[in-house]
Amino acid sequence: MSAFIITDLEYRYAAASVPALQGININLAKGQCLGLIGPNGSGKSTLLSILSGLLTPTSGTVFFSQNDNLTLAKYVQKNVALVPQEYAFYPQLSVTQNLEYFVSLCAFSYAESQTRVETVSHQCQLQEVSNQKAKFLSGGYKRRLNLAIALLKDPQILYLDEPTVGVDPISRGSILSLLSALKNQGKTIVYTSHLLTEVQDICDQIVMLKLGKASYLSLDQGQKCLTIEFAHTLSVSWVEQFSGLSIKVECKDNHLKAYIKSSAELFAMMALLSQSQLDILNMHYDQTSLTQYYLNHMENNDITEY
Ligand SMILES: Nc1ncnc2c1ncn2[C@@H]1O[C@H](COP(=O)(O)OP(=O)(O)OP(=O)(O)O)[C@@H](O)[C@H]1O
Repeated sequence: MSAFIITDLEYRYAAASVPALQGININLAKGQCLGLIGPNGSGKSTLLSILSGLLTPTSGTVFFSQNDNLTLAKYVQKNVALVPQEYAFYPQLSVTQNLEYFVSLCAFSYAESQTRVETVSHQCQLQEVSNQKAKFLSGGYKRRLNLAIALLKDPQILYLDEPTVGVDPISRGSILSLLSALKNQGKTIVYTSHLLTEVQDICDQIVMLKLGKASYLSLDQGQKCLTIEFAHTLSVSWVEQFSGLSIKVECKDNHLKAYIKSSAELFAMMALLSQSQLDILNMHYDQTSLTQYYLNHMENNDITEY
C-alpha cells in the first residue's frame, strides 16, 4: 500500500523564471524510506514543504493514501512530523520539560502524554540526560531531542531534514538504528541528507533532484561496477574493442571502469580481458555506490532514469 503518491508535480515560486520543481512522480510504499538527495537549490526543501502542506503545487497532485477525507493540511497535522535541520526546542528548558511542553500540544489525555514522553525518551535514549538543560546537551543528544519531539505525536510519516549533521559516528549510528527500528514498525520516512553512504544504508528508494527535475533509483536494482587497475596505460586500439559491447566503459591511463548490468555482460568483459593478456594489478567488482551514481548523474546534463 502506498503512503503517498505524487503525480506530475510542478512548483513555481511567484516571479521565478523557471519552476523549482517539475515533472515529479513518486509513489512511496508505507513503511519504506525515501531518500531525497541533490545539490543546494535543487528543490529538496520545496518538495518537503509541499509534502507538509505548507506550499500548494502549481500543478499536479499529492495524494496521501490513508487520508480519511481530511484536507491535506489536516492530514499532515495529524499524521506527519517534520524533524527540521535547525534545533526546534527551548534551550533553557530541560529535556523532560521540552518533551512535556511539546506533548501538551498534541491531543492526548494526561496518561497518554506521560506514556508518549516515556516511550520517546526510551526510543531516543534520552533518559540519562532527562534533567539537563537542552542548551548544554552534546550535538548528538540535541539531534536526538529534535527527533524525540517529532515522535511525540506518534506520526505515521516522518520527514527528516539532514538529521545527523554535526553528530559523531556513534550517535549517528544510534540515530540510524532508531530510524531502521521505526521503519520496521511500519513508519514511512522521507530522508534528506548530503551523506550519501547514510542514504544508501537506510533508504529503499532514492530520488535525485537536479535543477528541480528528478531521476529515480531503486537500490536493489543497482548495477555493479568492475574496476581494474592495469600495470600499463591502455592503448586506444584496445579500448576501442569495447565499443562493440553495450557495456558502459570508462578508461583513463591504466584504469578501467565498467558498469555491469548482468552476469552475461560480466562474462563478455572477462572474455575480452583474458584475450588481452594485460597484467592486472588490482580488480574490484561491487555494487555501484550511491556516491558514484550521484557524481555520474550530476556531471551529465541529461536526466537519466536508472
Ligand atoms: N521563497 C522562494 N522564492 C523564490 N525562489 C525560491 C524560494 N525558495 C527557494 N527558491 C528557489 O527554488 C529552488 C529550490 O530551492 P530549495 O530550497 O527547495 O532547494 P534545496 O535543494 O532544498 O537547497 P538546500 O540544499 O540549499 O536546502 C532554488 O532555485 C531556490 O533559489
